[in-house]
Amino acid sequence: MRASLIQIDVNEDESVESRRRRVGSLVRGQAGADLVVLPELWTTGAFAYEGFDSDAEPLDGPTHEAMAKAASDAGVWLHAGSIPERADDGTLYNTSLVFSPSGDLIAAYRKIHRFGFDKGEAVLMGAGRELVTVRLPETTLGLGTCYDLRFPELFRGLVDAGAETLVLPAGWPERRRAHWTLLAQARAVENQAFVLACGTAGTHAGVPQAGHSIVVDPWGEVLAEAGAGEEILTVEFDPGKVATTREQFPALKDRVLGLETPRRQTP
Ligand SMILES: NC(=O)CCC(=O)C(=O)O
Repeated sequence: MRASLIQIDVNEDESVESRRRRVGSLVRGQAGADLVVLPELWTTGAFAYEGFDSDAEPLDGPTHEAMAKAASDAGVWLHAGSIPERADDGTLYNTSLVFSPSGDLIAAYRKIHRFGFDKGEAVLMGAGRELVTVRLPETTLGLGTCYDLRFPELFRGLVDAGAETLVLPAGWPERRRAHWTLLAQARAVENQAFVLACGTAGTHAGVPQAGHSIVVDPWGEVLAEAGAGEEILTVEFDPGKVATTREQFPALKDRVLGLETPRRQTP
């Protein structure tokens, strides 16, 4: 299976419309890949909070239109990263879109863990509640977005739902790049799954981005890693390695569920 992760430079010198056109061309250039992955909030910038409202769009908005066409022109499965979605009731969500090679929207995942603590995304956007998997001919994708990477229970839930390839669009900052690499490998090892994590390059809202998109196999080996700038990271991998790893080293079968909570010690 061939996957291309398009690590987009997201900066304020380029308008959202022109970036959308440019990214459409980049996706079209990936004809021949099985799966193309884009980063989180690449239209606006994951840290450009003031743009969340002004750039928000409905699920069937301009990014949907451009990416559906790009997926069908290229004939690829396209994880189109995420958009600031405005739902019918006005709530904003950080929503990832997955298109089939015929350009149909197959899945939408609303980011569950919002970043920012008491500001930014955490207050401007609503939280998703649903785990989302997508069956491709070669593998089953499990979807997460950026900050979700820090919450292992989400990915374990996806594995329980059949995920073999965990796909994570992100806008991860340079400042915490060490966490990005470490956590991507940890999620791969503990879930015996592929991790395809696609970040952004450049600087937006004053936040330098880490880049370093990464593909990790179920044994924790890094199959490919991007540099800091805009780059298309292409990797060939064998989805069958998930089943063989889980058979040969069946740690997932040794999970112990339903542990008792500790009783409070009385002095
Ligand atoms: N956009 C994000 O979710 C940023 C996450 C982040 O910076 C971190 O987890 O660290």
